[in-house]
Formats: sequence, structure tokens, C-alpha cells
Amino acid sequence: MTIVRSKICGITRVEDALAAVHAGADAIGLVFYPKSPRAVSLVQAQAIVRALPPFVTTVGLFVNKPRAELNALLAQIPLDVLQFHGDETPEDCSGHGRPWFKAVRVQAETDLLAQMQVYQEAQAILLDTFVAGQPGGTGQIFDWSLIPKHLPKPIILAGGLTADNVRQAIAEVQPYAVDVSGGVEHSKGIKDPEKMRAFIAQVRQTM
Ligand SMILES: O=C(O)c1ccccc1N[C@@H]1O[C@H](COP(=O)(O)O)[C@@H](O)[C@H]1O
Repeated sequence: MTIVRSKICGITRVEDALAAVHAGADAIGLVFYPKSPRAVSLVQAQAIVRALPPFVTTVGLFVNKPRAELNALLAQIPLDVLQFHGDETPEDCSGHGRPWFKAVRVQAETDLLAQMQVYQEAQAILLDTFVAGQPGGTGQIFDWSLIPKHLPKPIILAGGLTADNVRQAIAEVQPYAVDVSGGVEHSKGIKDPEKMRAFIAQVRQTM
């Protein structure tokens, strides 16, 4: 039996974080990208992290954040993992004293094996949909057949996942984990407890 883990990203409120955990999320994501409609302030993020019970991984999402700003933030909030969703080099992602994921936005010409080689220090590679001009959170799926089988690193599948498509996605891609944001919202930045519950129930039915 393979367990597929779930991360619910773009949490902006304590009540949504607790509802995500209640639904069975393994990880929650906090978006520190000011241009996102799901961006959180440090104060918001601190309140969310403080409210969480044990054994829930907190992931901070960043898009090309300058190193000094990132380090200043990390000194003030105990995030477990960093998710880099911009044009960060492996050097930008490293040296923060935490494991990290790199998001790769997939399109036909993406060489995923080469990307895994470049980001070989990453704990996992997150695969998201390529949409020009948007670093992520597009709510769109990509062609999962572009993902080679037996990649050397754990895959976190993202991009347009919902309770309606996540089982098929898991069957086709066999990722280590799935990551959802827009597919479990009722409006941007506000999560829907029932959609989160339905999403994780579908993930667990694939076990
Ligand atoms: O959520 C955002 O606004 C966002 C902004 C910039 C980069 C990434 C962002 N979100 C991440 O994108 C993927 C897919 O999201 P969706 O399920 O398609 O809405 C996920 O990792 C989000 O956390």
C-alpha cells in the first residue's frame, strides 16, 4: 500500500488551517509572495503556525524573495520546509537550514530529468502547470503524460487538482504527494472545509 500525502497551500486564516488538519492534511502552505491573492503577512503566518497541532508540516512558499529578506523572515517564524516557486537557482534555495522543494512549471519542452539534476539537493520536486507570466497557483492542470516514470526524486504533483481529478492524477503520475490550493477554495485565499475534506478523502481512496 502506498500512502500519498497531501499539502493544502495558500492558507490565510487560522480556521482554514485547522479545517485542513481536521480533513487530514499532512502539510499546509503559506504564501509569502506579495502579488498572490493568497499572500500572508508575517503576523498572520505566525498566528497560523502557533495554532497548529503537532505533526503537521509547515511549508513557506517564496517567489524570487531576496536572500536577506528571506532570512529575516525565517528568524521570526519556525517554518519546516521552503518551497521555491520562482527562478531561484540551487544556490538561492540552499543554505537556509531547512529542507526545500523546487517548483518546476511543466510544458512540452521541459526536461524533468535535467531539472532534477540541477536541483539535486532538493528534498522533492513540485510539478506545476506552466502558464506564461504566472509563477503558480493557476488552477490549471498540465499534461501528466509529460512526466517520466521512475524519476530519481519524490514528486509533489500540483496544478489544478480538485476532488474530481486527484484520483486519476495519482493513478497516472504516482506522486509522493499532491498539493492543492485553488481546488479547495470557495474564494481566493479562503478555503472551503467540505472541499478540503472531499479532496483528502479522494487521495486516501487511492491508497
Ligand atoms: O497560490 C498562489 O497564489 C501562488 C502564487 C505564486 C506561486 C505559486 C502559487 N501557488 C501554488 O501553485 C500550485 C498550484 O496551485 P493550484 O492548486 O493550481 O491553485 C500550488 O503549489 C500552490 O501552492
